Amino acid sequence: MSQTQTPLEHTAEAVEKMDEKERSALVMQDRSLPLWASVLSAGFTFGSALCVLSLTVFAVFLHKLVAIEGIESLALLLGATALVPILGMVLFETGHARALAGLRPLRKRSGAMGPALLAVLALGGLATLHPLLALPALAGCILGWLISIPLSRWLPRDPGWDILPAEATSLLIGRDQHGIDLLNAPAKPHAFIMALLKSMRLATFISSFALACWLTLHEVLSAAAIAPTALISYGIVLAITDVFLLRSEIAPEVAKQASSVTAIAAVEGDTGLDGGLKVEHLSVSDRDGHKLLQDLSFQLTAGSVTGITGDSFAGKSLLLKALTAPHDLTNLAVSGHVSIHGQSPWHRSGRERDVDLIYLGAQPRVLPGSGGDNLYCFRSPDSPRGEHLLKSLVHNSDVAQHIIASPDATTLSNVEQKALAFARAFYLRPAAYLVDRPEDGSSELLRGTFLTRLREERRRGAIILLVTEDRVLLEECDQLIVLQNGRLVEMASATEIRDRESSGWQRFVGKRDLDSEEALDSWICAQFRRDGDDANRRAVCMVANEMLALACYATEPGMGPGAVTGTSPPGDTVCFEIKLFAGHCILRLQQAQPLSSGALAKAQSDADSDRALTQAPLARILRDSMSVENTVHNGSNWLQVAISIYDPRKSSPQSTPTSETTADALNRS
Ligand SMILES: Nc1ncnc2c1ncn2[C@@H]1O[C@H](COP(=O)(O)OP(=O)(O)OP(=O)(O)O)[C@@H](O)[C@H]1O
Repeated sequence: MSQTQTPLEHTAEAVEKMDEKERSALVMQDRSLPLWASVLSAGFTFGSALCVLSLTVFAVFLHKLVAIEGIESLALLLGATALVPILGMVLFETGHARALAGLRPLRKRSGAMGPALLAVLALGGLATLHPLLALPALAGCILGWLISIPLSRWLPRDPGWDILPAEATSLLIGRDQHGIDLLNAPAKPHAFIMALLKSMRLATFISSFALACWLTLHEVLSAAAIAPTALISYGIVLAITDVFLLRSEIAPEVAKQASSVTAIAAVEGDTGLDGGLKVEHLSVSDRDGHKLLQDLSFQLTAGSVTGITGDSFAGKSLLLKALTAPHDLTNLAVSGHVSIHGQSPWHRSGRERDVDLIYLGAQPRVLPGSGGDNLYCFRSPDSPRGEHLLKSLVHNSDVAQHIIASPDATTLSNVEQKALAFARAFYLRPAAYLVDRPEDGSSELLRGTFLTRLREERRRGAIILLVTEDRVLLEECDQLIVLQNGRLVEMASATEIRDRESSGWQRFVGKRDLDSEEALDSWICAQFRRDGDDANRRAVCMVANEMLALACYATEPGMGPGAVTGTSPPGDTVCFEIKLFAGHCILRLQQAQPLSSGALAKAQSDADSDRALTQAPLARILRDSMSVENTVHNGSNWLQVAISIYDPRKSSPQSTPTSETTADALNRS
């Protein structure tokens, strides 16, 4: 640093500087459960179960040599030697926990496989001794399966807490966090299942005991083997039913997952954008098949800032989540193609790779750990860049120090947590930032510094996709994506959309296909949201659908089943615009060429004479509207239709003037 540099200049320089070493250290790796860990876990528990099993061998010898043959000296010797497998069991159990520390769910699930494997071997051993000896354990295992899998699915599960309304009120007004944890805890199998399993295991023990006694009576088995045989049968059923019980449990990570994630290949030959964020045919549906996001396709180039706008529940936040982590969308089915600079962000891997995109949710993500751990992702930083970034965001060294030094970042204030999440994202320098409502929970100062950094990142070539209602942030966007009911109704330059919307016009862009009818209707309905607007919606949808048909069936000029070449919009898309006025609305459809006056006149005569109305969309448009004309706006041709509407606050549809009377009124004016 030169002597003349101010501290702020110093910070700015440090924030920009990122050497190769640091860059290569900033990698990520998805959580994974390696196969070797599962095998190791099963190995440890197999060893432990073997130690327990070997105690039964000691029991046989003690019984036979000491109790029956009376070799007294062996009592102490064999008893003391039996301590060896007990010690072995302790060592295996401790080794299991130490070697796979931090992998408790894996220890629980894979660990059950070791005893189960030994149980199968022991079952074989019993069968070799005498085929009848394996029967109680075998029957116990079959019953255990019936109880733990089909029956437990049929019976309701036992929740952590069956909450009463008054208790729910206490929780909902912000008391008793532990109660919330209990409610979120996975439910256990029904108490009846556990009681049945317990009784079935005991039944196995006693029936095996009885069978061994009977075999001893017939001199097939030694008396010393009676109790060990019963214990081994009990152990076999215990180990195997434990595995069945685990299988009947839904692992929490599976319970919270998306029902399916289908990554489809990119459209072939579409090499329009090698770098950047490419989204093709992205759809998200719920369990009932209801589409929350419908077939979204768009591309964002490096260094661009794109805003997502739309009504409430349009799917803005869901889109960001689906792009980042589709597997986390509980019970939803996600499909489509998403790539960033040619790589799929959906691909999960236990291998280290570069951070391709970062999702910054409205709620900042903070892990239990210190502020420094959360900033540097639990690494020891090679440079103070993260700290400088945090300082530049909060504009205060003391606050930055306080955040970093905090022993538990979850206790930081909302704004501090938000600043920490922003600083971490900028520290990691991904190729793309997906940011949901950065203004929520941010101070005015933080919003300003966040925007400054965002500009720097954009200069570096980062892709920025924002859901925001903040005017300043929206002004920063080059382009906007407009979502409505999960559909992309428009994607255009931000200035164009802003200018049009400020003049009251709304736009819909869809595929030039009759399948777009549903999307078009949903867009029209979104323009008429007031109670009592139903008849308005119906009237405008009817005309809009005819206009869509006109655009889709365009074959040749004329009034036939198709309509007019002139209504073909450019490319494979249709573009509609609507503006509401008092008493009527204007709906217009972009067209390649204006309609010929002959076509219009013929349609008018059909409409007047009620001829061919079922066949000709243009005639039906003329019948259901106040006026139809060719217009030109911003250099494009439009088919412009005026439709009569009513104000539900002032009048009912019955009192609405008919198309003709309103048309007359319009003409008069
Ligand atoms: N995991 C989920 N399971 C079921 N439905 C979901 C899920 N996530 C989102 N949705 C539904 O998807 C719709 C869109 O939600 P989203 O949060 O994206 O809305 P939004 O456009 O961000 O709205 P707002 O501006 O009100 O925040 C909502 O109806 C929501 O209930």
